Amino acid sequence: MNTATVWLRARSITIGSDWRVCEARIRRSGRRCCSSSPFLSSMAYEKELAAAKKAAALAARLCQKVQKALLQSDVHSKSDKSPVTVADYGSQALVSLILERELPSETFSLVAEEDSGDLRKESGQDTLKRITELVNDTLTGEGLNGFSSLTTNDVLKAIDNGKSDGGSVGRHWVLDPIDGTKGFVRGDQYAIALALLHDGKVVLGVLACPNLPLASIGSNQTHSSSNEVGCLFFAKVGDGSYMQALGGSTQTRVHVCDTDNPEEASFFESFEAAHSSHDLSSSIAEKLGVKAPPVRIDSQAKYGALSRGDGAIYLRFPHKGYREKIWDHAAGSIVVTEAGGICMDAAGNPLDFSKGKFLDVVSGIIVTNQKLMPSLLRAVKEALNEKASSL
Ligand SMILES: Nc1ncnc2c1ncn2[C@@H]1O[C@H](COP(=O)(O)OS(=O)(=O)O)[C@@H](OP(=O)(O)O)[C@H]1O
Ligand SMILES: [Mg+2]
Ligand SMILES: [Mg+2]
Ligand SMILES: [Mg+2]
Repeated sequence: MNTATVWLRARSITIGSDWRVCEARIRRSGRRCCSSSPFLSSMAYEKELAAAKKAAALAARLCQKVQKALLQSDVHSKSDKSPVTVADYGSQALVSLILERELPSETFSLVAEEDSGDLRKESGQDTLKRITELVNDTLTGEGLNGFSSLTTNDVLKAIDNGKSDGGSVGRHWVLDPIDGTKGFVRGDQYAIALALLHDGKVVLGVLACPNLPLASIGSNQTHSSSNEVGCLFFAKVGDGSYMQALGGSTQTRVHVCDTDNPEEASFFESFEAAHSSHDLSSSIAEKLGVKAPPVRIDSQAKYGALSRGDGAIYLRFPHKGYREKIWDHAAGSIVVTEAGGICMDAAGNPLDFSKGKFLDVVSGIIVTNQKLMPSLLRAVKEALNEKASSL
């Protein structure tokens, strides 16, 4: 865990005239969408959740193996200059294979981050062989003998299953095979994030966080006294959010921190300053009256930690020009909303996962509990106005 060293000064909050608007927006948010969903039966999506947990846990096994022995030759650069490793590809192939096997009756649609383009080039052949070995070793290691030894072509096909565009009709799985690849390469936090969309709404989500301690990484709550790491968070619409140890079976229901006092609230943000403006979140936190320093960790592990009350707020403000993708928020958002939290864009709109692979948001994404959201929205508005007038 990385924390800034500077403590923020508390400051009084101006109560703006948009209080009622904020409350109305919260009522219109994803949480209300969930509770009025036609898919609310607690029996719904049970086999899908079981398959998703199995797939994410197996992918986590593969990633742990690679992170332990990460070789420079395992890390590559994509066309947008972001890193990708053999574990990103291997994790995507495994999840795709497991979902297809566990849910044979589904018309399979998967929207996933990686594609096989670079692996099909001459220069990608050694990497492809290494990925194929990793996938085969992980399946055999788990005694999953239903898969006879996969060929490089099988692996390419499994990766490219993830080429769906998603959308507002039908079922689409959404996968980030390693969210937080930079954290993964650094040896820090990362997550395997898998969600299911049904008619544009997130109906289930699983977050495997192999390096997240079972004990709280926040200031006051303890889930376990051990130093053990590896958490699996999962949620189904209308059914609450749960956490279990990766590889364990005892599940605990989790809830977001319910404080209404910003002075007791700590906030999460991206570890990478290039992914989210640390200056802006510091200004928002100061306006809100948050005293604790930011907790900076990679990936949707932030949503997992927030869902169990390790902190109370997540602020994400990408720099100009960046477009958010659905796989970076789908699983995390349902894990937090089913734990009692709210995810919105910086203008107070619910997140809309129905528009394809991009998640178009106004300015940024903010996540907190129901009590703090109105004042958080006011602080965000004030900070964004200040930033605009200083340009
Ligand atoms: N320029 C820029 N701006 C904003 N966001 C970006 C940017 N570049 C990448 N990404 C996405 O950030 C994902 C990593 O999540 P975080 O930002 O929460 O983690 S981190 O602390 O920055 O590592 C990361 O996810 P992965 O690619 O799956 O690792 C990206 O989807
Ligand atoms: Mg990601
Ligand atoms: Mg990724
Ligand atoms: Mg990436």
